[in-house]
Amino acid sequence: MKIPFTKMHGLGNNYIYIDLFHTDLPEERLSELAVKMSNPNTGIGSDGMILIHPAEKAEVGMRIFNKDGSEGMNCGNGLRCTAKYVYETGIVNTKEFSIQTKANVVHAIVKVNRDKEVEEVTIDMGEPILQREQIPMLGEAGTKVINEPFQIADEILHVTAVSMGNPHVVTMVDAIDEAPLTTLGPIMEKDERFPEGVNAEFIEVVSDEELHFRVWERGSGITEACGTGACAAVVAATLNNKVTKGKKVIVHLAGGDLVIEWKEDDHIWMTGGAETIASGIFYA
Ligand SMILES: N[C@@H](CCC[C@H](N)C(=O)O)C(=O)O
Repeated sequence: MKIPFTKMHGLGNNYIYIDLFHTDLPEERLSELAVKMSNPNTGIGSDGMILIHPAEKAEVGMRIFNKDGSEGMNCGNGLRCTAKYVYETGIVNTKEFSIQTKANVVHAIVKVNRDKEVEEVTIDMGEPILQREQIPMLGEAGTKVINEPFQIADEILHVTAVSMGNPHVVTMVDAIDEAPLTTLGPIMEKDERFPEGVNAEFIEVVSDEELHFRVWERGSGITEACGTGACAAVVAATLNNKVTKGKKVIVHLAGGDLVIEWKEDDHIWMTGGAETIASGIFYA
């Protein structure tokens, strides 16, 4: 099987994008294809696979598969790259349009240069979900998880849990370079208190306008950036009174910066770059 692909990244969080407006893929092979394409030795090498497809509730649809073949519900960096792809290939011909994910329908705005290339994308990511059972996280239903003690290995962390359509658990640390990413990240991802697994983020609050951020992603491990994670981080910092709702926050990720604003109407806006790396044919 020959599959046309485009590899793109948002701040180093890189996926293989397949355009299902112009190609077909069998549903039963999607998970296996994500694993194959992501392998850097026998595939292309990536954090996973993203499908761009016609949708019922929006102009465009997007599905995300992690490196391990599991399907995620949402992907912030993937949304910005999808927006760039559909604008530059003419699938949409307006600078504002909607994208449907498995989690929700979001609104995208592209900033375009004189060569008609998308330079920056802003997404209205919708509202965060804070109810424990909707993260989902075990414990007393109807409560929120804000700065909650969380024993893991021999340590007690204080965690805040946020869903951006996908689950995130955010821990504040004093120094980002000392975040226990490789030691606790994989344990938190699979902790039984998160029945669907979780994306684990560590943040260092620099000021009420600036955070450092590192992530261990569910299904992919350490990545250079996570858009939904950056949104969750700003929500967590706000709930812990470290930043102010309605103010823009610069999130410094390993692969670059995102600007995140949790607006007074509860919607979270994310602005950042999206880049095309290569395109070609994958022989599956
Ligand atoms: N990198 C993404 C999130 C991808 C999905 C995630 N690993 C999950 O399983 O929930 C982003 O930019 O948001």
